Amino acid sequence: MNAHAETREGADAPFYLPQRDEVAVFEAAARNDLPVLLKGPTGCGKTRFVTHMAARLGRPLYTVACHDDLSASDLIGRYLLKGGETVWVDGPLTRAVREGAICYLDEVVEARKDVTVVLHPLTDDRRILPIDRTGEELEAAPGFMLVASYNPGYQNILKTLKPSTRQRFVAMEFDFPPPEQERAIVVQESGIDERRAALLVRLAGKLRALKGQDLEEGVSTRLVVYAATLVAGGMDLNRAISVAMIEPLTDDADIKRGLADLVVAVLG
Ligand SMILES: Nc1ncnc2c1ncn2[C@@H]1O[C@H](COP(=O)(O)OP(=O)(O)OP(=O)(O)O)[C@@H](O)[C@H]1O
Repeated sequence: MNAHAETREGADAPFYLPQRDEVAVFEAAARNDLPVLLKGPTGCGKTRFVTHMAARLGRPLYTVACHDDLSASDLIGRYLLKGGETVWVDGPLTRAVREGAICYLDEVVEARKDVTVVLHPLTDDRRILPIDRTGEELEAAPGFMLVASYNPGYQNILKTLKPSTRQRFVAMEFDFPPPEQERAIVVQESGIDERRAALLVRLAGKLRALKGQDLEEGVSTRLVVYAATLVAGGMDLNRAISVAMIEPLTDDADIKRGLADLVVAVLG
């Protein structure tokens, strides 16, 4: 089970550079007990945003990376054998409901269908979590908030949320930051100089223009930060671009050659 909890109360909020009014929208949703859905490509800042907001609001955060094996019990909890006794162990969603925390379901479309059913009574004004196994019906503690994200891109054409699920969330669309902001993020995250950050960001823009033709998904801000981190640590610029911004995008030798040509054109 791929879940971890972090209690961030009192902790400094991690760096997040806002793109639009997402901070205000999230705060308004939090004030009014509304669940939030973040849509956008991989590595564009959704998780960082949620971590930042949890710290800002002083609420603990439970993050669950959803996958196609994730079941309702992984979220809610299960009976486990401990020292010869059977004990109930809360899952991350139940813990968040009890503690008034934020529960963040990353890539929620990957989760099995029985998971979305669990979310329904939690995401309307009932705010309850029925736990069939224990017979409990938990009322969400003040502060509980459900946040989910998904990537509506190419590979998810067949995987999407049912209207009855998606129409329970306030939703915001995220995308890669505009060049100037992405440069600031890359500098901040990696410690690289402005000039080379600008170069990497310009290259990322060119690579993103190939999305849909040659590439399934444009290069993420995460990968640009990786490349910059390697360069800041002393790696040759071309090598860092190759391992962090080209190889992760495709396995196709022809496409890779095309991308390498693009790099030469951008770097001059
Ligand atoms: N607005 C931003 N402010 C600060 N850092 C950002 C921002 N956008 C992107 N980043 C950087 O990009 C990295 C990847 O972002 P993040 O992990 O939030 O992606 P994501 O959208 O949640 O991706 P996934 O859907 O794959 O989980 C972050 O670790 C951070 O370095």
